[in-house]
Order: sequence, then C-alpha cells, then structure tokens
Amino acid sequence: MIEINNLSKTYAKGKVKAVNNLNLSVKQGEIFGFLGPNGAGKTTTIKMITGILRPDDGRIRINGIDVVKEPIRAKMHIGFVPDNPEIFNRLTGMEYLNFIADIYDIDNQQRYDKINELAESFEIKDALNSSIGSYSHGMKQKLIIIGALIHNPSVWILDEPLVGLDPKAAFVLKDMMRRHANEGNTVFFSTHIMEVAEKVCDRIGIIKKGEIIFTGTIDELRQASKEEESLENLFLELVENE
Ligand SMILES: Nc1ncnc2c1ncn2[C@@H]1O[C@H](COP(=O)(O)OP(=O)(O)OP(=O)(O)O)[C@@H](O)[C@H]1O
Repeated sequence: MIEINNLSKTYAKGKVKAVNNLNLSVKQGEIFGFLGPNGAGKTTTIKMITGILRPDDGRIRINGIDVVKEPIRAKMHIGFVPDNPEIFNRLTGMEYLNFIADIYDIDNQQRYDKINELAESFEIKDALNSSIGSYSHGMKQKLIIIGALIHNPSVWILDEPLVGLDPKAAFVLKDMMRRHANEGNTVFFSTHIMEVAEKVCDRIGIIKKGEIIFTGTIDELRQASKEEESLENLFLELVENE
C-alpha cells in the first residue's frame, strides 16, 4: 500500500514547483496508473516514493513505513523500474541479478526460481551470461524488470515501463503486472498514454502541473467528462481544460 499526504517538491531553489500538495492512496491488489503529460511531475513523484529524492514537504508511507524516516525498511518492500534502463554495462545479466538478489538477501532457490521464470517469459535466458553492455535497450529493460521482482516486492513501481518494449514484451509485462496485483500486491506505474492505462489499470490518477486533477476508474473518468469522444481526447480535454 502507498499513502501519500500533502507531498510537495520544488526545483531550482523553489522556482519550479514540480509536485504541489499531492495526496494519493493506492491499495493492495490494484494496478494504479499515474497519468500526465510531459513535465507534469510523474517522475519527481516516483523518485520521492522510491526514496531517490527527498520531499520538501509531506509524507509517504509504504505499507505504513515512512520512506524518509525509515528508508531502508521502506525500500525492502519496493521493486522499482526506472524510466531509463542504464545499468552496470560491465556485469553480465546474471551477475547483475545476483547482485540485486544479494542486496535483498534472497536465498539461492528463490533467486533461481524467479530468474528462471521471468527470464523465460521475456525470452532472455540465453543472454544472461553476456555482458549488459552488449544488450539492446529492450533487453536492458527486461533485465531491470526481472531485478525489480526478484524479492517479490509488495509494492512494484514502474516509470513509463512500456516505452521501448516491443508489443510481445509489452504484453508479457502487462501480464506480469496483473498477476502481481492479483497476488495481493500494489502495482503503481506512470504513463502518458491513456490507452495503456485503459487496458491495464484498475484505477488511475491524473496529474497536471504537479497537482492531482482526477482519481478514479476509467468509467468514472468517462462519466466525469460526459463526452463520448475517444479516451485520448478525454484525457487531453481533462488536462487542458482544468
Ligand atoms: N532536476 C531538475 N531541475 C529542475 N527542474 C526539474 C528537474 N527535474 C524535473 N524538473 C521540472 O519539474 C517538472 C516535473 O518534471 P517530471 O520529470 O517530474 O515530470 P514528468 O511528468 O515525469 O515528465 P515526463 O513525462 O516528461 O517524464 C517539470 O517542469 C520539469 O522541467
């Protein structure tokens, strides 16, 4: 579960308000889509949830644990897939996954089972003994996704995860997200594509200029907009006419 209260963050010595008094609660067992146009504040919010950036104000709790006060404990509950898959190019895929599994203190059997299952789904098993530097963008992304799931996190956070994946890999990832949520975990991901949110999410939140302007189901969004246009247009309308 993710609970965010009155969260704010500015850049450039207060000149850029990236996130402004944001409140959000994401439950166990749901896939929550965090939608917004470029520069809306999605990545900044995600960096605060994952403990990479420190909030100026407000509180974030992961399964009741304060991310600022108890960062290590909170991070043990989180699996994170950043928007940029730049990782240790000199390691092999397997060395990277073992490194991540060591950090989370995962026993040999669990790491073997998880790596096997996920690498098979993404069809990158054969590449795990090659260096990451030789991987394509999509392969690096798949490796990071496997690393993020290796400790079976109860809160899985992904920043624009479908960008750069081919349709088959995107399908596999969406299926992983659904299964993870169905097992009682929280899945939170950002996207700027309404269609992706429509297919995958139980609930969405729309952020514009650092503020949440809508939370609810896609059906509720449709009702709120009282229009029969395509969802993409609804989204643009909601974002532009607020
Ligand atoms: N390091 C930084 N220094 C100054 N301003 C920043 C910095 N990072 C982000 N910003 C600004 O903060 C605001 C929110 O940016 P953020 O990257 O969180 O948005 P986003 O919704 O993730 O956008 P995108 O979809 O383009 O990734 C934008 O106005 C952005 O220009």
